[in-house]
Amino acid sequence: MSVLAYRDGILHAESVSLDAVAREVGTPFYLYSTAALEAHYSAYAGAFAGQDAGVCYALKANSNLAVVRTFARLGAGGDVVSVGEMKRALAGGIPAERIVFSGVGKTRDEMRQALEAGIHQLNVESIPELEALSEVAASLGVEAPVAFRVNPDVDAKTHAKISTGKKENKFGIDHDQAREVYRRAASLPGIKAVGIAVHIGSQMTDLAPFRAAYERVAALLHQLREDGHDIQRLDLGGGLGITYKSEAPPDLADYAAMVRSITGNLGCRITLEPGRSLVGNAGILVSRVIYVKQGLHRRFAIVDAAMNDLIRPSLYEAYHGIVPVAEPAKGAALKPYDVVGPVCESGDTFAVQRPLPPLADEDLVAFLSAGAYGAVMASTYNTRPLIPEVLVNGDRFAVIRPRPTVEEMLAAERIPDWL
Ligand SMILES: Cc1ncc(COP(=O)(O)O)c(C=O)c1O
Ligand SMILES: N[C@@H](CCCC[NH3+])C(=O)O
Repeated sequence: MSVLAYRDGILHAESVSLDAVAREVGTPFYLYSTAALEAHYSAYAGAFAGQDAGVCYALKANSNLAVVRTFARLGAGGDVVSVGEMKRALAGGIPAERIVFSGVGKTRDEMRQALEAGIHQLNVESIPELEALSEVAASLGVEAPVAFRVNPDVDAKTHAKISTGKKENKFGIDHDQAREVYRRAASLPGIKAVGIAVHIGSQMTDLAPFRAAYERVAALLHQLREDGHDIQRLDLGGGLGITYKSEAPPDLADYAAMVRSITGNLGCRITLEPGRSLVGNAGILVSRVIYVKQGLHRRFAIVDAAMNDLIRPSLYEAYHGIVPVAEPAKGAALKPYDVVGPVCESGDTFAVQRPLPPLADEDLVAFLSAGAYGAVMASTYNTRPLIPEVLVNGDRFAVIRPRPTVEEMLAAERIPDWL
């Protein structure tokens, strides 16, 4: 899965000029490539084609409606973590029977709406949540199809803030409590335990932790079946990591072969919940240099995107490639830049001492690999409106979410009449 490539400011595999989009929507903006989204989805689905497996796209990575629709048209299911995401999945055309509802703190109201919609599965993460679901389902007179998310205590070898499968993490049911929890589930009305779910972290670039987690789950499956539970589904959580800089994620074919080697003879329907790997390298953030400030100690490129638009560098020290949109002059030497946004925090820094071709005021730059956990994690800090999201398809582009005006933002707030 390659990073979107540029020639003369033109997206490779698509033929829309970034200058033209920038002129129409203003900067900064997110831009997603239909061709890349489709290629990434097809690669994932294709790798698992011979197995009884389904891809439920993790909407948390990018829940833009046009992105969801693109995957829905290819037959994807959805993995959602809030009723808001469930409504997005449905609005984007993912049928309820292909939606899995994950998350550590689903409210009763969310459970009710999910059951009323008739979704495929709820992944439950604690006994109190199980009891609440039992009450809600019984009150509706339905049986909730449940997978318990098990915490296998496996180190995902990824950033601590996105590691979820160690015993000290808030996620899932402790592996050693699992049999007891399934026993409890069997005694409750409105609950049908149909599966086991696991997800140990994101941006994983090694197969070993996946394998360790899946082997634990497979062993648990045997125990649960011995205990008399009719488990037919395994939800294997999020997908592979991607290349931001020089990471070399495993081949999808190797990942699929590993999954088959562990689960192939278990007679289970497999669910995969990839997010980042489907959208990360299908999107960029385009920004304009406001000023180049040459200090005594550092050279800063101050751009009009900021940490509120793309928080990954300040939150996880994450690396994003940065490329000028225009072809640099031939033979121009690279110079080190600190690429920063206009927000009033020193953490509003995208790159430190990054070697880049010479930049000038007004230049467009693209932040690469920004399709996942970019727009969805944006905020309006410093009263900066959420930025537009644009979908490119061949030589067409469409603004999926326009930039609100500050006046619209202000109109959404009320000053009480006693002030
Ligand atoms: C339960 C669950 N499923 C799927 C995902 C998507 O993961 P990724 O974007 O790494 O594929 C996540 C996020 O880490 C998650 O928490
Ligand atoms: N937000 C994280 C990923 C979190 C995955 C959600 N479970 C990132 O940008 O890398």
